[in-house]
Amino acid sequence: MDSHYSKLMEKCTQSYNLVLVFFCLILFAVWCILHYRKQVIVRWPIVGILPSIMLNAHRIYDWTVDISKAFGGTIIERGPFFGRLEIVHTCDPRNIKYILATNYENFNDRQDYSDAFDTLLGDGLLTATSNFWIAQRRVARMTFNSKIVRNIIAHKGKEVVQHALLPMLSHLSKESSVVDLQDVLMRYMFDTSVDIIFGKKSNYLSTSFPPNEIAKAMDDASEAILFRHLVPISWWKLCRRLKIGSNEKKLEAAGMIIDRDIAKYINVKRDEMVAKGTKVDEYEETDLLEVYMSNKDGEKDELMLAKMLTDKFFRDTCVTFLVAARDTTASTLSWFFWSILTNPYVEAKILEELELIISKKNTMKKHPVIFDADDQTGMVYLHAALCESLRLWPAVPLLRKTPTNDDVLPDGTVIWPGMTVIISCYAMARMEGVWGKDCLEFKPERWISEDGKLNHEAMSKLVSFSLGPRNCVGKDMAFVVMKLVASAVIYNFHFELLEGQHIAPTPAITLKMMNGLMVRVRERVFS
Ligand code: HEM
Repeated sequence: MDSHYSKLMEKCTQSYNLVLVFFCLILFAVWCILHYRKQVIVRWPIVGILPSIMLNAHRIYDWTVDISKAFGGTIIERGPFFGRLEIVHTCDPRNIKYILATNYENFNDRQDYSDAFDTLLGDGLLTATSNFWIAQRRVARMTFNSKIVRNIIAHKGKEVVQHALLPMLSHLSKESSVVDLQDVLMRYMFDTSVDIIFGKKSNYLSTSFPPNEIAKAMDDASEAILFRHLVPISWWKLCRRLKIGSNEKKLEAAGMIIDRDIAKYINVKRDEMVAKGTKVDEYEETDLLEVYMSNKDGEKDELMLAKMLTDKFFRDTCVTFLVAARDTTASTLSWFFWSILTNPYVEAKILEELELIISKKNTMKKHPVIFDADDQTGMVYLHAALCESLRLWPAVPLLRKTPTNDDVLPDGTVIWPGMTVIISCYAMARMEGVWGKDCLEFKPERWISEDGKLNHEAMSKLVSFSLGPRNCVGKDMAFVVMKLVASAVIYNFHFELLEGQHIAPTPAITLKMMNGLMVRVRERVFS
């Protein structure tokens, strides 16, 4: 009886101890959360700053601003030791210029980046390295600078404005309904990009807001790739090898849809080209895919040329252009419209500039008014407003680089191979030391010099298209298309912001608005 009683007591004591330990652990966790809540970064043993990353994942871009304000322009941090995560975070313009331009070769290793994007972009320009990147870059620059491609962009960008965007806004204004402007702009940019790249009308921008399989697959793939960026590389690679986890499955399914549809476009294009039997002509209706498929003289090296005439290359190039062009341009336009709606004096000044352009044209005003790419030289203030929007809301807010050799950044930070360098363009825009005390204000004037022209000194500080040899090849295309949209939309319509909405960036590869941009569309009344 005694021994039974003592065993019972022992069990009770053990359970009591367990409960006590558990209770103490909870108390400790609560104490840690309360104690460290206000600290920007907490460094834990073994897991390093991983808990801080997890806690701030939902506001990752604003967190980079907090880090920069708390620790200065550059900071080195350690992730968990099992995740190979040693991070240098910088928003110091001297370091940024050094990494992206002056010594870009030491930061041009894209292995981790290419691995994360492989299913989607393959060996396209954004992910390619070494000689294949050099060869692709040369062809891409030649292509985007050519008269024929500049014509394609101006012509097709305007066509979608005229035949889809303005009619849709007109319909919405008559219905007086509320719409998510970000969604409308994403659809516009999808249709425009597909038309420019493949010469196909996808009609994703339509009053019935139809679904689109490739657009959906691109969204799924971007989400899955973001997840790959957030977890240690070994984790997602293991999930992929073992075929576990919904993320890798989602990416694989999206990749298959994209591969299937792009292969169709390429086959149709080849048949069309055989039927036409001619080389691309400057005045003919054509597209980027056809220009690339006809490119037999853009590369001297025969091996490279052979690689650049395969279906795999056409697929990777077209998907890269589609991915690089759509979300970046559409999200920049969304932030731009929100910025001018919250700063009405800017909208008024843009309208004034557009009126001046029309008055100089000396032609009859027909409604709706649509501006040509040729009118854009007069759009200095609009250009400045777009730059200001890109400064505060860079479509690619974080740039990730990996050094190949030991290095020292201009501010003295020592760098070694294996580190991950994160450049926060988002944080740089919010640094008083870089842009002045009014850095948080939306002021297009900071891009205009006293003589009324664009201020080149300010322009050199714009990092939203990256800098140096690996900067954005689509920068000019983006400005042409954004000005086509902004000028036509502002001149013919006015948006009313729906009250009470919370506008904030969502954690994604491109800087989208978390809850969209809800507006009511009104047709502009002319006196
Ligand atoms: C507002 C719109 C855009 C912004 C803010 C933007 C921004 C950028 C940035 C920051 C990079 C460097 C990425 C990195 O190094 O990780 C980049 C690269 C690139 N962009 Fe854009 N982009 C825009 C529009 C476009 C458009 C319209 C195209 C057209 C096809 C395009 C094509 C590319 C390509 C192909 C690259 C890779 C260049 C290389 O690695 O050599 N982008 N862009």
